[in-house]
Amino acid sequence: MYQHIQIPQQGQKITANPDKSLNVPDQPIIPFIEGDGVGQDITPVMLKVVDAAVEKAYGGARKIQWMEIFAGEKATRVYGPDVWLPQETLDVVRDYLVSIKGPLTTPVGGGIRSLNVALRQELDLYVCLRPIQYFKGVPSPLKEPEKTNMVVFRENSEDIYAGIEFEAGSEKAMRLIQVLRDDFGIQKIRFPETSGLGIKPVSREGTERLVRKAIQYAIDNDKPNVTIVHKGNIMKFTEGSFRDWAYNLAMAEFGAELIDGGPWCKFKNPNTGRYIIIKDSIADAFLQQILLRPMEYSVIATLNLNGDYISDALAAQVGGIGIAPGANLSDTVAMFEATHGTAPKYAGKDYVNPGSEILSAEMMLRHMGWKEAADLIIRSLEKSIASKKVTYDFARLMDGAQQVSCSRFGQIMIDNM
Ligand SMILES: NC(=O)C1=CN([C@@H]2O[C@H](COP(=O)(O)OP(=O)(O)OC[C@H]3O[C@@H](n4cnc5c(N)ncnc54)[C@H](OP(=O)(O)O)[C@@H]3O)[C@@H](O)[C@H]2O)C=CC1
Ligand SMILES: O=C(O)CCC(=O)C(=O)O
Ligand SMILES: [Mg+2]
Repeated sequence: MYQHIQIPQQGQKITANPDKSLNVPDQPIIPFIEGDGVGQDITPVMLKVVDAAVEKAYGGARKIQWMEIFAGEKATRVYGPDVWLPQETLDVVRDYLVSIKGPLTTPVGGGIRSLNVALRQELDLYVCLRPIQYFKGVPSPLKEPEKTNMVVFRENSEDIYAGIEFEAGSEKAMRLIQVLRDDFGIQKIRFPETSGLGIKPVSREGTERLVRKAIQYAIDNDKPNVTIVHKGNIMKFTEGSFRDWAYNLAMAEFGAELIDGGPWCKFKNPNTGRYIIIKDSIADAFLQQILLRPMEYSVIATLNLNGDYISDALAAQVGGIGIAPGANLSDTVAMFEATHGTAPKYAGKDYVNPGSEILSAEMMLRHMGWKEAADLIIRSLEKSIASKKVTYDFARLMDGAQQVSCSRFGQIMIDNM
């Protein structure tokens, strides 16, 4: 049926009901992409840890049937030199609803555009969900890292990340500059002959669907506030509009009322009766606030590029991107992936922390309703960190730690289940 994807002999697809809830069989087929760089190290460890957690939690009554699909460098080896993102990979991710991927390389400057972004755009995975949670014992540059507890909702389909760019000196860049000068009276492109141009699309629909999810998350998880992070003072009609559309949505759809004349507003969580405050912060100030007063922030709704920066910065506060999970979500399709990239200098060395991808899988299990297996992963991670047998990233900052390899850390987690 597929050119290079082998469908497991056993297992069934996860399907969705009209209300978008999932039907998860006891042996769901879950597609995975190994990933480039350290993907070869962390993905096999993630698979083993998840299998062990599922086995332990359900005593054989449930089992994931993994199905390898291809993207990135491995796809070029399997499908041919120029096939970085096969159509059947996209089809499978869309069709099987729940999947997980390792990191994929994007060259800087020239070369292919991001496959990660392509996957998000092609499948309209418009929410990038990145929870930031502190695990006791993890070394952190902060004195009180446990005060950082946030969930980032990063818009995943628009913004400068859309990749609409024109290279300096190219015919298209020159034509666009001409149009800007002649038709729009723009005189302030400082060096027109040598300017590259990027377009930053930000829409009301795109903003609203992201902010709606963030506010709903705050309601469902009893969070005290949602902060809209933007640089709307400078980029008025993209990031500024993002802020305004977000506030308007909170008022129109959630009944929020202005606090002291606004723009902050608040509404009562219908589940708990407690107020949820909707506020905003300009991105540069926000980056210092999260270090100095992290407790004032719980759910973050932001644009694509801000969310990229913020999620790595917040990850650092609780131990780094070795332990930073995430998910790309549409209303039905969910693709889980670590926050970090391919860390090329460590590729194939069985060295890095598999924690981010394991925690991404933990999010996946929770998304599937397999809470017991997800809980086991969290508990074994906590126990493993407490034992101080950890990968290099933690070992170099922890007193009395024993440094272990990527695969060894996975085994320690399994032993601790
Ligand atoms: N979703 C995706 O697939 C993503 C892909 N990328 C791509 O990855 C490539 C490399 O990007 P780069 O900027 O180097 O960022 P990376 O996130 O790959 O790595 C940056 C640094 O973060 C630390 N790090 C990353 N992963 C781990 C881990 N699992 N355990 C411990 N430490 C880790 C390492 O720090 P140290 O050096 O201190 O040990 C590493 O050098 C690029 O092509 C980029 O486009 C980037 C982000 C996301
Ligand atoms: O696509 C890439 O290569 C980088 C993406 C990234 O940094 C992210 O999504 O956090
Ligand atoms: Mg990033």
